Amino acid sequence: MALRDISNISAPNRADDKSPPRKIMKQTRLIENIHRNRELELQKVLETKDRTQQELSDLNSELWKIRTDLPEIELELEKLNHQLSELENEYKKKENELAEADRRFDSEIEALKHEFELYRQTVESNFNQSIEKLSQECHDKIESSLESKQQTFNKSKHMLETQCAELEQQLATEQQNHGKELNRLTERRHARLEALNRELNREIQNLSSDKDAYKRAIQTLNERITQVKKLINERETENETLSQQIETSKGKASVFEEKTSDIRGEIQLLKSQLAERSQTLKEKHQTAKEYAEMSVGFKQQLESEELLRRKAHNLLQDLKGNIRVFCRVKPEQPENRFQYQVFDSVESNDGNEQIILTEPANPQQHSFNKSAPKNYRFGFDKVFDQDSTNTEIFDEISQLVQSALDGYNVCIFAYGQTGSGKTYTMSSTQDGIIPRSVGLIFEKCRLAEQTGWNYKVEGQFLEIYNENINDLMTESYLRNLDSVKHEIKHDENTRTTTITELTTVRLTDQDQVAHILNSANRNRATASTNANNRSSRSHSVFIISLQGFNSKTGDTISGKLNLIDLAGSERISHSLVTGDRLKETQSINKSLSSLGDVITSLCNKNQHIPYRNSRLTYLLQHSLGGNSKTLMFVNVSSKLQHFNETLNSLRFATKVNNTQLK
Ligand SMILES: Nc1ncnc2c1ncn2[C@@H]1O[C@H](COP(=O)(O)OP(=O)(O)OP(=O)(O)O)[C@@H](O)[C@H]1O
Repeated sequence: MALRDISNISAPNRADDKSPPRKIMKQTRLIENIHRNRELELQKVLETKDRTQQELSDLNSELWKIRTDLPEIELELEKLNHQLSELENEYKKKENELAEADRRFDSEIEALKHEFELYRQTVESNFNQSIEKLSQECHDKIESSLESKQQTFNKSKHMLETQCAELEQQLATEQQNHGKELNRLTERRHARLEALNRELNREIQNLSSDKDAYKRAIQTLNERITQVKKLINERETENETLSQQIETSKGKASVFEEKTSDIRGEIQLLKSQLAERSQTLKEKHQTAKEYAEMSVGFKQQLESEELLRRKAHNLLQDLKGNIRVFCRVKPEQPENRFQYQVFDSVESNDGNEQIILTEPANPQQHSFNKSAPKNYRFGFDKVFDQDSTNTEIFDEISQLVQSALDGYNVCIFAYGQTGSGKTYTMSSTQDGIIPRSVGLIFEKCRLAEQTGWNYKVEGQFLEIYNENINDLMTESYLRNLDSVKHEIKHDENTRTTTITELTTVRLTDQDQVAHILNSANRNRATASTNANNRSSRSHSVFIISLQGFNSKTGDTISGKLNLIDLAGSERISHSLVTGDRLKETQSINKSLSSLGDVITSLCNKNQHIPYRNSRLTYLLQHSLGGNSKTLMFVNVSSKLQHFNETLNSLRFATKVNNTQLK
């Protein structure tokens, strides 16, 4: 009934009646610009600071790594030095050994050469001597033998010749006398000559056998010489092998030397690297120091900027109005759509954005009776046409999330008939207002840590059905449904609200929230029946409590972000429903009209604000009014058959909008 009352208040058609004075609008834009610039600057400062801190931490970690590596490198270097000195010692030892071996070898070679030379000389001289002696002896022997034989022969010959001559004389003399004797003598002489010849031949034969013996002796000597030469050759081969060994040792020594010089080079390189690193380290130390000093300056600047930002942000929100209304049109098929137009604030020329609905023609009306189609104009802080996305929506409301972090209570409502896109706007698990708000809160919390702020972020999720509260976060939702009584308790001193036996969960990330939303959806779908769809016929409230503490200044902050998906606002004729469905319809109407009344009373600054008229307004008592911020989304459908419901929704929203402008 009450909803109907509110809806019946017609929207003023003149934009000027509801526009704020131009001066304020101008100031608002100016402050908005300043605020935007400030935020950009702050963002830049924060980014620079982040970068600086990142670099600082990188440098620190590098420094730490180098520091931790340094003893290891030094140890390694020491080890290498030790190894090097060992190698050097070994090398020296080897060198000494080698030199010693060389010396030994040289002296051995010398001794051998000397020995050999002596031996060779001795052998040679012995040999020469013996050869000479033998030759001499032989020669002498032969000579003397030949001489004596010759003498003997000559003597004999002479004697024989004399005898022969004598005999020949005798013969000649006695030839005549002794013919026979002559022949005998001649024969004797021949025989004697033959005997002498034989003897001579024997003698010659003996001499030649002597000569053979000498020849054999000479051959033996030659063989001995060959053996000695062979020995000399062997010694020389040995000498060569030894020389080769010396060469190999020298080669090894040079390889060893090369290796040593390589190691030395490596050590030199390591030393220069170490020096370079130490230099870089020093420079990085210096840079880190400079960054740290800069960081302190940045921090101080940041803190004062943060204070300024908060003031500017709140001033901007106040100027924008503590109660704002945004309209969102759900996309529909063109053939099934009524006509409407959207104008932005520049086109509408009154600072507001407008939506103009054209009444569809009544097919039953006679053509001669037809009047011009009627237009309905509504102005809101923002109108999102059907092609708008959840991201665009969130960009517009993200500043309210910042207000909650700054310690203000914020309510964001989604109002509209069933199926008009409230849940899509509020709870789409990826980009709905609820998950995106949580994401942004965590992002902002991380940034606020730079200025010493630490936030505790907690969440509660409840449903108000038939004026009963149900816990949407408990696993016993279905068991407890409409049976467990949750009491709302207010502490007027601290202006805080608690709900008894309601699950409170510490929020950690966007995924967790998506999980909470999905499981609540499943539970509500299970609890639904044909006659009653829980999610359409009840309000859901996602409460995010933010408790901030600044460890530097000791300041505390307490803010609340209430995200409310209202029950479908469509009118159901009381005459068409009975029993539970009637009760349900009545309680929805009551709570929605109470919400309208509370907002109206707050804007009219009435003495009495009728919070107690519904559980929803009672629950949100401390989040509506005062310096709280309220944003209402009116979700509408452009379907032909929903024209009247859309008109009603826009009228209700206009009432809220107009009230706050007063
Ligand atoms: N802007 C949009 N773009 C695309 N699809 C949309 C949009 N708004 C709503 N929808 C779709 O329309 C259907 C109904 O939307 P939704 O459930 O959000 O409506 P509702 O107002 O929350 O309804 P209820 O009161 O039953 O909860 C859903 O399938 C949703 O995905």
